[in-house]
Amino acid sequence: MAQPLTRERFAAKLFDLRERYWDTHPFHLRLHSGGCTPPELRRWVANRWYYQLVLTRKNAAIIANCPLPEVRRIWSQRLAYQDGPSGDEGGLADWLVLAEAVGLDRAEVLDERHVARGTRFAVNAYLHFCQTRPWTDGVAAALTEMFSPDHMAERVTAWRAHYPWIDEGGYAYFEHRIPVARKDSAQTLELVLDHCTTTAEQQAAIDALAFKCEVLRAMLDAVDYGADR
Ligand SMILES: O=C(O)c1cc(C(=O)O)c2c(n1)C(=O)C(=O)c1cc(C(=O)O)[nH]c1-2
Repeated sequence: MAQPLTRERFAAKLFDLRERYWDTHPFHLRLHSGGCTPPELRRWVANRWYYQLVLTRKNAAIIANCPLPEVRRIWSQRLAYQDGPSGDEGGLADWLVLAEAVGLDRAEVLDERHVARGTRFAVNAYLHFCQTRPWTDGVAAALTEMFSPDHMAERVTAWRAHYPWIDEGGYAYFEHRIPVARKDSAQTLELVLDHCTTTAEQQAAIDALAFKCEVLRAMLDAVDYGADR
């Protein structure tokens, strides 16, 4: 069996997966260059709702699989983020504001009528992964957030430039999320580097992050293809 990677080399291998992140998917390139129609932009927002809905459940699954109180203490801070303290506050509430800002009715988001089957399969696979794999794999899969803050910031700039019809209040989700994603992802990386110390654990973490990149890209394949067929 090969020697485990040094901490630096392991971190570098994880960062190498940057090239598989969803910012380079053709749909995101079109979305950011102003090439999407209003219905396409709405389809992206309505499909992402399903991902947002599942985040708290996958984080709860990671905690359920983790025997270490010091890790559970850290990870449990993520449970409240999307659900918020009430129906009017938190990530899900902000996402519904975004949905309305792009012209969706709240009801058509909540009843998931625009969620493509491919989005559902991909997001459900992410949840199943976190439920059934060791907690370290679930944590490593969240490392896509190392790559998300710059991408989210570019999204806000691009949308303001290309889609001026979007109501300004809709950007609250990303404005709240960007600093949290920076902090969370630094913490996630520390956990992975500290707890994945054998060759097998390190490889499983790299594979988990690669899997998560595929989940995100599969969602975009589904959005690109169209929901209502
Ligand atoms: O808008 C984005 O591009 C984007 C990407 C990701 C990601 O890379 O997984 C997340 C989010 N947003 C996000 O808002 C979020 O709360 C989030 C949680 C997670 C995770 O896997 O735990 N990823 C992401």
